[in-house]
Amino acid sequence: MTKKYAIGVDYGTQSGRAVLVSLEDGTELADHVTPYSNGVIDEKIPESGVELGFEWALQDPNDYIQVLKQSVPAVVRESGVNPEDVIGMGIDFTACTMLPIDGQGEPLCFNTNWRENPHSWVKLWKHHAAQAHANKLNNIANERNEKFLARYGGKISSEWMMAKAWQILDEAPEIYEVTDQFVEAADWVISKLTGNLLRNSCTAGYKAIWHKEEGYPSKEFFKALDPRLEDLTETKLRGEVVPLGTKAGQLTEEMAETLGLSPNVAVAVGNVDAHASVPGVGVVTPGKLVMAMGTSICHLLLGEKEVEVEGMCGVVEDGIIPGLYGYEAGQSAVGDIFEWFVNHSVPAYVVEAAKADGVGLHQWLEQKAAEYKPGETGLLALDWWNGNRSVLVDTELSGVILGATLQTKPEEMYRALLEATAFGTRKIVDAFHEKGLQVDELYACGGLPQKNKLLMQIYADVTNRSIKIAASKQTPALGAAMFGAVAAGKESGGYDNIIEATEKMARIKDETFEPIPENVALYEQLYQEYSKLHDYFGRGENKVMHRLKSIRAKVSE
Ligand SMILES: Nc1ncnc2c1ncn2[C@@H]1O[C@H](COP(=O)(O)OP(=O)(O)O)[C@@H](O)[C@H]1O
Ligand SMILES: O=C(CO)[C@H](O)[C@H](O)COP(=O)(O)O
Repeated sequence: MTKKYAIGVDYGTQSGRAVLVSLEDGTELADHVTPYSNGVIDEKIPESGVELGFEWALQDPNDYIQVLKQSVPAVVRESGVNPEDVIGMGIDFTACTMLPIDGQGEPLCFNTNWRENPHSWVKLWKHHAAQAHANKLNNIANERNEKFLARYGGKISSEWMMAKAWQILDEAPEIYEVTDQFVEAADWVISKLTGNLLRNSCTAGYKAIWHKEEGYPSKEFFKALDPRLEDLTETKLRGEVVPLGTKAGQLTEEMAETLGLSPNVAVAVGNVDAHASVPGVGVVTPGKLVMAMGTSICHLLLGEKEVEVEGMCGVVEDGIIPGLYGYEAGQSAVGDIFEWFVNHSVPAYVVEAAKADGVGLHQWLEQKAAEYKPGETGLLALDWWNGNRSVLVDTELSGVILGATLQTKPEEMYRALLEATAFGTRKIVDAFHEKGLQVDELYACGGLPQKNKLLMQIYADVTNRSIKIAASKQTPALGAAMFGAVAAGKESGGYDNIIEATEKMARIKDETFEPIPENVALYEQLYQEYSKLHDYFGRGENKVMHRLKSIRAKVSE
């Protein structure tokens, strides 16, 4: 049989990337990135310029289609493979990234009647303006002793489907009314590729409170939230929820022609970016925590039992790998914090020095920051620039840098921010480990491990665990392609299941980051201080960060 290939498309926060891989051994023959032309829409809606409120983050679904149109033909061209030998395709997406669609499956924001209404657009995962709705949902769920809360670390996030749908109902009932369905962007893109709208069990499980045996929460629960929501899951969230690796269909004739592929290409149902990375780095057993490190970090762990872990984003049976419980936790900003620092807090002399050295600002700051020992900066930071996803589940928390003096340098602050995110990860590792979910070693993928070695060493030192690094620069896309190979099935040259695909196609680098004992001891002391600060601002009665946010929201109304 001739060699067969699959394409994976990873939809990130700022861009979409396609990769074409060999099914024989996972070799990546070509990759291509398409930045979203409308990027993250957080100030004004394109064209009409309608202003967005505080904590809004939207996207344009047309950008997702452009990724397919540009990146897929590009990888086929660059790889030089015969398009007939591409047999499978899969995608992964940020989540919960959701949109309202009409009865024809078209996004409401494509309709001129609704385009000027911000609620008709895609709500990106990091849209946090539904916090009030999440808070109300959690209070009511607590009062009613809803069983599902335990599966989500005790709190449902404002980033997720129910809070976002409720915000639409409350703030734009006319949009809610004309919405035929609320769908994950992952499922919508698959419907555009295949003509079939199916809900994947990963996004439904982690982001829409769906459970394999129990389904969605009861109608009574939704009625208690708001009588108008009573039928939400039967109406606007209706539809079959199918397991990962399911074949959603084949490319429509029109899509096949646009992409330059055969209409026989099998397309897998959508997946979440971080979750697709787990098989992408070869992890199919418990004990190995996978960190998808980019603008944010998602932490994924497999377990043989279902346990309750403080602040985890969720536990879903078969949610990552069939036969195991998939656990997710996360930090809502990591690379984004470093970007904020580089964009807003670096003085002109640093910009000049980096230019003179011929390196980027991140590299310059990393090199300088690497000259310090743990604790030498005298600084300690809380990594909550975009709230705290785990373990506190509170988007209203904000950042802190403590210990600044007149001598403090930009590279010291940069280092303190790298360290703060590592401490945030340590909280998550400890939360899992203490509940009997072993975390023996770490695996890292995403943009950050490729970009910043100091960061990775700090993570190894702070967690006192070795870190293996993904060989692929596009691990989620590789994982998505692997699910594409499973959708294609063995008879077409693909695989029977994801474990088989992982054995053949996943790869990690030879290089690992090992904890340095001297640093581990120093960081242990700093972590104890971080924990005190974390609990002081994040738990209990001290709500200063909430008060600051609410004053800000009132003043800017
Ligand atoms: N050298 C660097 N060190 C640390 N962070 C970096 C560096 N270069 C870029 N970043 C950050 O990496 C993030 C992008 O990560 P990446 O994995 O490429 O994207 P995404 O999260 O969209 O998948 C941005 O937030 C950016 O600020
Ligand atoms: O919540 C998520 C997954 O469950 C988001 O998809 C994720 O946090 C965004 O990922 P990235 O940092 O790669 O853009």
